[in-house]
Amino acid sequence: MSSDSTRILPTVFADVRVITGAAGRPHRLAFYALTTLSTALQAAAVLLSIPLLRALFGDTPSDAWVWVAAMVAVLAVGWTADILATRAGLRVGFGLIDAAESAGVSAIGRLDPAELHGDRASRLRDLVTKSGPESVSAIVLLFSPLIHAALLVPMLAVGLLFVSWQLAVVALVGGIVLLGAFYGGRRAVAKSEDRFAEAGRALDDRMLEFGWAQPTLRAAGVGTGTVDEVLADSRRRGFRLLAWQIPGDLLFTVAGQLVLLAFGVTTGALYLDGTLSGVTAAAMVVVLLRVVETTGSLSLLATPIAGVERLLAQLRDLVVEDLAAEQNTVRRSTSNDALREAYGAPVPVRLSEVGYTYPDGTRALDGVELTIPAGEITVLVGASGSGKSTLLDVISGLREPSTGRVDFGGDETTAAGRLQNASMVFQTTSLRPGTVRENVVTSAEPDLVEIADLARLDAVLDSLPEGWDSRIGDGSNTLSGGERQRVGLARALAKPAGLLLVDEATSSLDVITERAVVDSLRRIRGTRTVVAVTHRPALVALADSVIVLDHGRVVDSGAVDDLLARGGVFADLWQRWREAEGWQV
Ligand SMILES: Nc1ncnc2c1ncn2[C@@H]1O[C@H](COP(=O)(O)OP(=O)(O)OP(=O)(O)O)[C@@H](O)[C@H]1O
Repeated sequence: MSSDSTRILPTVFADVRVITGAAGRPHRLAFYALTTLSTALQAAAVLLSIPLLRALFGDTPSDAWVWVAAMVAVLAVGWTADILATRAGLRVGFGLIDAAESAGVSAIGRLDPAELHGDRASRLRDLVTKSGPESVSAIVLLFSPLIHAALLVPMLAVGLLFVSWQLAVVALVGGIVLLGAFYGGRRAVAKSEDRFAEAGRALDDRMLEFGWAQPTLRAAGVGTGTVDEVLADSRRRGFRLLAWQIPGDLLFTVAGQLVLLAFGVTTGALYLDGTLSGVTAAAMVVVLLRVVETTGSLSLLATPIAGVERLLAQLRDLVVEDLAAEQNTVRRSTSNDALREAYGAPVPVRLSEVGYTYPDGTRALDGVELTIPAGEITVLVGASGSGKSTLLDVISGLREPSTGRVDFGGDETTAAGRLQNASMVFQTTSLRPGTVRENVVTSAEPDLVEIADLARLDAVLDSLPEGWDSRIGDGSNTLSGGERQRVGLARALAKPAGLLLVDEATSSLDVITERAVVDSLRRIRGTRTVVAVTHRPALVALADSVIVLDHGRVVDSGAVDDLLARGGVFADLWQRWREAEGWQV
């Protein structure tokens, strides 16, 4: 049986507490307190009908005015409490929406890029966009009547103590029985739903089994008796399920009628033996009607409450997951503080037994062992699909390896820590609407003259009307692919990170941009550790060492000349690049 089916009503209140957290506490308390007050006032108004009727049918009917005034006053305060409770309930509902949005968006942000179009992403999107209106209406339209229904009968019982202890006992016991029946009925229905789902799965399995076995059965000359058996068994299960489901639904209705019967019989008996006057017995009819109305609404709430239970459980899991992720990030950033100190200094990188498997099962990296010395330029080469981009993503922190570890400066890192400590030049640079300066400067205040020079951005700036302050990225000043790439390079150089990652694997750089990249790397050599994916011979020729990947594994590494001398994969690739570009060493 799923844990959901055994959830009990107080759990929905606990879920709301977890989801809305400490910030929502004042609104929650106000909502519960005001709803309880409004229920108490409704019970008081019902009970006031007893002295009112007594006065009306007594010696001085005009005394009834006092009770009418009292009833109106109580109802007026009750309505005010209701309105205030609704406002507090709306705030609780909005708290649920805020929590769903922020936890949902963070959860989407934590998704592996490959999962963005998957099942989890669409469930998260649904939860974030659709849970809003449902959450607000759940609090105002379901929680309020639920609290009213649960508290009204016991409150009436307390008031009835002043009329007849016997009726008070019947009302109190009746209230407990009704709540028990409501809970028991819900559990029985949930249980039967679980069994139905189980039976469905079992039937699927058996049909699949039969599908597989059918050729064998035919070959063995076994008749259709086996099919009949499967179907007959499924029919038996169906009847058994119905037998479970019907009492679940009936339990509450039957209990409600029994309680009303007990209340009516007790009132009648007390009237007949003279304990209750005729007027008081008539007033009990008013009480009885109110009990009927309350229990009726409770039974109507059973189904919508089940939906809300599921929604709140999903939201709670999302918020709890988000809190855990947040705590992790805090822990991670503390453990990466040492690395932050090292900003500016080139970072040595070590990969041990690194493996990466995409969600679809593609094993892109397998047992990668790599040492990238601080301040050196290391180039990753390999045939298409050999895992270069995936490896760069793992080093940069865009992906967490499925196995193994990545150390920066001798310390084990996390993806978040690596993202902070590395800057990247991607194959294509996306620009955000804003000025060139806003696109390049992200955190610290870099020497823009130096950066423009290093990234060969000067020519781009000269061609723009307002230099660094020209707007780009929103269609105002269109930049070519190569110009965008130089902005991307300047952005990466402006970030004070000890590791620079360059992915130029498939981009077609124009000659000027290629010169810009090669010149920059040459000039920053020694100040940052550089890892580049490229097939540009000019860039490869800069490398202190080359790592050769094949089918996700490191198959060779060393200086360009050594690798060429050894022949093998690198020498083949080198030959192909030269032929493709007509490039001369
Ligand atoms: N998002 C993804 N989901 C599933 N498999 C992927 C994904 N991205 C890459 N792969 C697979 O992982 C393996 C390594 O891909 P990767 O892009 O890292 O290789 P590469 O050497 O960079 O290739 P290229 O030079 O063509 O960019 C390939 O088999 C590729 O098909």
